[in-house]
Amino acid sequence: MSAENDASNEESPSEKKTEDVTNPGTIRLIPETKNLENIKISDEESSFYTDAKDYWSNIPATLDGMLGGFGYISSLDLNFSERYIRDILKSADPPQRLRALDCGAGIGRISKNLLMKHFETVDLVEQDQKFSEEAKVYCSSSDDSAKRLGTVYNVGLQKFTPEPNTYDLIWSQWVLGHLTDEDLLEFFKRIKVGLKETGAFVIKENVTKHGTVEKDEDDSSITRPLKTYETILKNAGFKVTQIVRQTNLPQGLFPVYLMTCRPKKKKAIN
Ligand SMILES: C[S@@+](CC[C@H](N)C(=O)[O-])C[C@H]1O[C@@H](n2cnc3c(N)ncnc32)[C@H](O)[C@@H]1O
Repeated sequence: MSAENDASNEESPSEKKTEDVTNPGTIRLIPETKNLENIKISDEESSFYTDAKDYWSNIPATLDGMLGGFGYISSLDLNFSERYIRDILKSADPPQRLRALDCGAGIGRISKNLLMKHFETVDLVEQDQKFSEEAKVYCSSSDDSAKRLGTVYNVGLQKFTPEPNTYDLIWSQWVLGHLTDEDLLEFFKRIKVGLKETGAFVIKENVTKHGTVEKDEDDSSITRPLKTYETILKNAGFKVTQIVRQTNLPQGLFPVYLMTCRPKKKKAIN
């Protein structure tokens, strides 16, 4: 979770104010927004990935750590997602409730408090080892969630390949800014293969307001415009069936959007 760099405040483009996410009470200046629209870093050991790994290795395995100092918004986030997921499960073409996957799962905040309420088994993918270990503990802290905990994959999403035709729902939140556009496209294609035919892929991400990509040098991530996600999802063969903005978050944060994607159905051959 990051504070936004809100260009609508009419500040000098080279000195936009944003809340310091490590200390939400202060304001820091960040360098001019870089347009990274064409960022292409195909080497997974490039500094874009290693810097992010280093950043997260120094973050505590707590709710506050997961949310960049905004731990207090966890329940607002989860309540909104709860309503969203219920709508998907009530839709005309609902996923089954057997197996879900939580991508960039951190300590399992979403797995335990959202996905495990609806799915029999939940697998997690998380790159940081200490978060992966804490996720196993956190998700086993009640009898009900303990029996729903599946496999915790301790690997980066850029290297993760789900088993084909496995998941009813795949949830990815506040992590995709850690993948380059190129790796994101390949990741989406693999996710599509990992979904069952009636499965749904939900992404929940910060987006920029003004059509540009913004880089956060602290955690080595990028924030993309909504349109970029739509384009990459379509190129990966997904149909975006719903896009909703989360409305109940405090001001000063990036806009947060949820998107539901379904695999495009193959045309029947006569
Ligand atoms: C902002 S936290 C969000 C965690 C969780 N999705 C939540 O909302 O509570 C970002 C998480 O993404 C993980 N992460 C960063 N880069 C990753 C990558 N390339 N692959 C998988 N996970 C990654 C971090 O270790 C961290 O746990």
